[in-house]
Amino acid sequence: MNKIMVLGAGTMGMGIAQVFAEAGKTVLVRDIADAFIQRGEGVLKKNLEKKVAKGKITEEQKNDMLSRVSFTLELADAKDCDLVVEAAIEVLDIKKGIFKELDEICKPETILASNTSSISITAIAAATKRPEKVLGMHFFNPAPAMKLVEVIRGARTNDETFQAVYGCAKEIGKNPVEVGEAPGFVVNRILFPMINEAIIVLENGIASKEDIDTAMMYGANHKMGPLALADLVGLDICLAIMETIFTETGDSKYRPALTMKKMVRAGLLGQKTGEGFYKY
Ligand SMILES: CC(=O)CC(=O)SCCNC(=O)CCNC(=O)[C@H](O)C(C)(C)COP(=O)(O)OP(=O)(O)OC[C@H]1O[C@@H](n2cnc3c(N)ncnc32)[C@H](O)[C@@H]1OP(=O)(O)O
Ligand SMILES: NC(=O)C1=CN([C@@H]2O[C@H](COP(=O)(O)OP(=O)(O)OC[C@H]3O[C@@H](n4cnc5c(N)ncnc54)[C@H](O)[C@@H]3O)[C@@H](O)[C@H]2O)C=CC1
Repeated sequence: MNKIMVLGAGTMGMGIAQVFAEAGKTVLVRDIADAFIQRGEGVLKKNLEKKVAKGKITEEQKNDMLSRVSFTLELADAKDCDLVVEAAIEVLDIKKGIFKELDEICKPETILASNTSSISITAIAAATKRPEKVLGMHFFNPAPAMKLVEVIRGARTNDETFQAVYGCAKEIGKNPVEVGEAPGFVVNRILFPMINEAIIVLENGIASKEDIDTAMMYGANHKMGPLALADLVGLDICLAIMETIFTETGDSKYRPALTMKKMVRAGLLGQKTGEGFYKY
């Protein structure tokens, strides 16, 4: 797989584009407005410049990577891509609309992957006439630094598609794991109830946000505390994950914390909006 389209120039889309570019692939990033593309392109340049400054890559390698990443507003440009990785917003109907269009645009052999955090791959695939070529390729944030990719089979994903993406994840330097479809898959099913619980601990006045984060960093050896991690992921994504797990299982233990809902309504989404539990 040499030519990859990434849908969404947001937090994940740009990280995923960087990973593919670093692995020598040609990447086309699509977003829906020029402002998002400008922002995404700026983030990519800054990240690669940091790597040059740290001596991890040369100026020449940076320029080579940048020359292989281009941007477009047209979904129709997916027509000659071998793999599409969708990293648009975490809303089932939006994802279904995107996959339906992609199915009409892409060549028959193109694999359509979603980076969804929790949504059913089977439901997304059902919007296409090629459900056997649809699966989850779930990267973790920040994608260039995190080694895991969950490769998720929908009910109708075939083995050839699964093996191609599993192999591709290895080729780009990640550690893939095979995951069967379930709300939240593996990591998020375990991680987000923990983040949700941290928010409830804060709501209950048991400790301050700083002390909750310090407790989990030094008491459980986590790299970041759960509230800082929620800010990194985005409160809107955290809420979407908890709502999917809660709705799909019907189990009240997954009910999203009210504070999380309130913060999303107020636009306090974390790092991407400049304020969440902390200010940025
Ligand atoms: C929501 C979902 O569906 C699933 C998810 O993603 S859940 C969230 C999963 N992510 C986590 O749990 C992240 C936990 N935090 C961490 O691992 C670390 O704190 C961190 C990687 C974010 C930062 O690590 P750190 O050691 O404190 O900082 P730093 O030394 O600056 O960064 C380490 C590396 O990550 C890279 N990095 C950090 N932030 C980055 C970013 N936003 N974009 C690209 N690369 C980044 C750095 O460039 C650095 O790379 P090198 O080793 O090549 O120099
Ligand atoms: N934030 C995180 O930590 C992680 C998020 N994810 C998943 O990745 C996806 C993207 O999340 P983020 O990057 O955090 O969101 P984000 O909000 O940072 O970026 C989403 C981008 O998609 C664009 N977009 C919206 N509709 C589009 C369309 N039809 N075509 C192309 N682009 C479109 C938006 O304009 C925006 O730039 C979601 O499904 C999320 O659940 C997965 C792993 C980690």
